[in-house]
Amino acid sequence: MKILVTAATTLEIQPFLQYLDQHIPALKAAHCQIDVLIAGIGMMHTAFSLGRHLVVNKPDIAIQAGIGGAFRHDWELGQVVLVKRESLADLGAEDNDQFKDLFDIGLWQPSQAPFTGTFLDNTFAGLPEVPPLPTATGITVNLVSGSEPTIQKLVSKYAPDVESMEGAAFHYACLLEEIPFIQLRSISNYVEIRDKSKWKIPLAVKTLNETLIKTVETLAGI
Ligand SMILES: O=C(O)c1cccc(C(=O)CC[C@H]2O[C@@H](n3cnc4c(=O)[nH]cnc43)[C@H](O)[C@@H]2O)c1
Repeated sequence: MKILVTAATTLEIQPFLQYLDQHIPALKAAHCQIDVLIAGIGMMHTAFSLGRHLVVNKPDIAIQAGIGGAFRHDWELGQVVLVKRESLADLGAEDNDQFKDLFDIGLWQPSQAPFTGTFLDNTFAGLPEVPPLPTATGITVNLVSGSEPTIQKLVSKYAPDVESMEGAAFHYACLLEEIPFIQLRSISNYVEIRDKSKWKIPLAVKTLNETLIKTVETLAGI
């Protein structure tokens, strides 16, 4: 089994990289090869890095592991979720105080490949959900949401659970290349007016990596 693990930054998967250093023999014995791709922050970096990688390396499964913001306050910081659905939530046009995405203004058509309607859904059946995780609807943005009017508009338009800067690009590339995929997001902060003192990045990285290691071990059968 060939697994691609991708993240925006090294920081997010540092504990996993240490785990890999120590467990290469066990993974090799289980005929499991792991490629790691640090793709960079944001959709542009993710799409380019992944596209370039996937031209020459076809994994059996790709995992994106990252931190993200939560709209849902009933999820605790450090909770890891499985993102099943993505939207690009700031690509479009402003019409006075309204945001219209590319479907709204007719530049994209619903269900054009690889969209399901207007969503980038994880349509691969039979993926392992180990350990069992809450599933989430994600939005991906270039501009991290940090004002009440923006948050209200996003909630009423997309009903998102979580926000990242890379998820949609990952879904897009994997869907087009027909590679089964898993997006793991660990909640580092709530989506609210920016207050970095409330963020729990070390906790989110810890729980993200615990889940990532368990997922890889399950896939490898070790
Ligand atoms: O300093 C800031 O204002 C700031 C805002 C968002 C993210 C950061 C980072 O240092 C991490 C970038 C990384 O984290 C993901 N992320 C985490 N929380 C959010 C969020 O609330 N909305 C969108 N993205 C988020 C993102 O995917 C980046 O890869 C600093």
